[in-house]
Amino acid sequence: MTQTASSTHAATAADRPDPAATESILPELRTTWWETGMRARAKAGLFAVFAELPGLVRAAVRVSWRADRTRTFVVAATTVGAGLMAAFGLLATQRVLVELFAGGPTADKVVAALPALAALAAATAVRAGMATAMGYAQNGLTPKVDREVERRLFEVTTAVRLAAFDADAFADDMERASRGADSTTGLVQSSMNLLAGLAGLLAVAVAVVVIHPLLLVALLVATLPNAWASLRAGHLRYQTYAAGSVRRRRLWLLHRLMAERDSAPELRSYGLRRFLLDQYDRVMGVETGIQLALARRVTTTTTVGAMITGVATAVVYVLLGLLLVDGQVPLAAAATCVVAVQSAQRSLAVVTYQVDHVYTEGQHFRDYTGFMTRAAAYLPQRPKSPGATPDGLREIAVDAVSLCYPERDTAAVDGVSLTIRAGQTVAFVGENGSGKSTLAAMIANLRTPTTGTIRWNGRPLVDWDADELRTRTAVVTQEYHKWPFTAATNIALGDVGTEPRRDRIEAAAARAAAHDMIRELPNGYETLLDRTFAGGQDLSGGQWQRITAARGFLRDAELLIMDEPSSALDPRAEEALFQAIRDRQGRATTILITHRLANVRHADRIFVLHHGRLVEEGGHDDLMAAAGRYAELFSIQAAGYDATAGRPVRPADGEPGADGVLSPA
Ligand SMILES: Nc1ncnc2c1ncn2[C@@H]1O[C@H](COP(=O)(O)OP(=O)(O)OP(=O)(O)O)[C@@H](O)[C@H]1O
Repeated sequence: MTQTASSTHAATAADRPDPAATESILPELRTTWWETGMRARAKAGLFAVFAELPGLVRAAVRVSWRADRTRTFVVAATTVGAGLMAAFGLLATQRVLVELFAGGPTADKVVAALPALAALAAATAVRAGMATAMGYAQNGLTPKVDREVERRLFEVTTAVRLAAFDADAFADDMERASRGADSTTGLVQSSMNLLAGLAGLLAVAVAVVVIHPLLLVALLVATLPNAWASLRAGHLRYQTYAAGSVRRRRLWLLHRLMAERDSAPELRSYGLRRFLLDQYDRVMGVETGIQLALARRVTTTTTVGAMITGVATAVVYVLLGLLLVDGQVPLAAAATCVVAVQSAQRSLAVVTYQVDHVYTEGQHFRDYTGFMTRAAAYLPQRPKSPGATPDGLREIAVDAVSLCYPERDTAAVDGVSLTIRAGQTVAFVGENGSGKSTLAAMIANLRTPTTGTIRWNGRPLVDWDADELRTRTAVVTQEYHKWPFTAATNIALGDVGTEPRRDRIEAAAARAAAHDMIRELPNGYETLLDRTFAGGQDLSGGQWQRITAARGFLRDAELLIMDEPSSALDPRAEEALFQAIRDRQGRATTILITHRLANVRHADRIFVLHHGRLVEEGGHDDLMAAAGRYAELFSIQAAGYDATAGRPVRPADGEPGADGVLSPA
């Protein structure tokens, strides 16, 4: 009862946080000048944007053509054919009316109208047949085109360098590109419908001109305001959409945070329900406001268009009446003209609707093509000559390497030079944020240094074949991903290039102390590690870390980089893992990043980073004797294992190191 009361309470307006406070939490949700649209429209005017459309339509048709030539041709031919048949039908209708309004006996008039009636029936039948063929071809074409564009998008998103994900608004662009990918078929189809509509419109225009040229002007006056209003409304809608990317992603995140399993425990333990609902209300408040403003502007625009059209249509009919009274137009022609005006308005409504579609879908498709162009700049550079196949690792040389992340004032890694020889186990040590993972990512060829060079056997990494380098390197990252596959597949992902043999998978699991744990799962190695599927299981943090380490061991790579592989392991698993790492010593090369300094004592060389700079290097004993930063960190940690230990070493004070006394081993 109390709980119900409190949950009801949670939703009351009185509880909502001060908007200004929320604004400070989510400044990106403020309605910015971009969203008010004024400058945005100035930047991308309606007509300027139209200039791009032919190019976009061509690009979309090319995609469709690549996906399925036959179907693309059938859709194009039947759409335009159906449009022509509609125009032909209209001309036949006129002919029928002319015959029926002519003088003479009714029977003769009907007989005279029969050929035109037959033509009308044939045009209608052919049009219906074409529409059926078009629908059939279209149904087969849509999934093929969707697949073509979406696959290309994923080919790019999975290939771009990691730096792309740090680039400004890259994720927003990607979100809009996914929507844009869905627009390809829409763009192709509406472009063809537009062609068909234009054919119909042309037929009406010809029919009207034949009656009286002045009527064509009147017809344009009666139809253009609506066309303008419709295009303008489409433009407004697209701009609102384009400006709402951050908000949509934020909403999507909130949906996930409030509904998904991963966030459920923390949401409850910190009582985040109200906080998140408030965030949701805040985002939706902004969204609703923007949609209402849009609806107001769209309604105003279309109403003005409709009013002008109404007045202009009345003027056309008055003009027609005057011509009729004046004897300049016979009655049959006047009747045909009324039909033609109505047909023209219908045709123009179709054309306008299709232009609006082409425009809107074109804008979305432009997001897709724009993103693909932007992302292409982040694709790994192809070496001028084909990369050489690296020979067995002898030495990695890091030479004056720095990396500065975008929007950061200081370098994450700053002028680091070091050498790692084959067979060595080296450790990168330092406080949080000192640049260890960044340096390791550059050595693993996952990130490119801003300045400086990393060499594999004396040759810069860029000169080697990147795929070959990757197969010789295994990386266990600190922020590992829980892949939603079986335990066996989770380990096999460490070497997707080869047959996932069970004995190799089990051997790798054993080295990471994961074998027994996996065997105890309900389906052993075939247990699906995703609780969101029926029969799926989840693991503890330490159990996941064992699986991740097993993935790294699977290939027994020449170079293994392990970034914080034991942060969640129990002492026994940790010891087993480090034993497996020690087993590589002298045989293969390992870079180890860990804050558990007891585990780096055996390293051949320890590199100490501080604020991105390499401040110390050497073996454990040398570094302890030097009583520098490493000795300080080691002693602080060791003190926790020995209650009798003295205060930690403080090199600044010039106090001696505590090695030996405080050893946690
Ligand atoms: N993608 C990124 N974009 C911007 N800055 C980043 C990014 N990744 C890391 N940084 C910054 O670079 C610096 C070095 O980070 P790095 O992850 O290399 O440190 P670390 O020594 O591995 O830290 P830890 O011990 O906490 O794992 C930090 O100041 C961090 O905030």
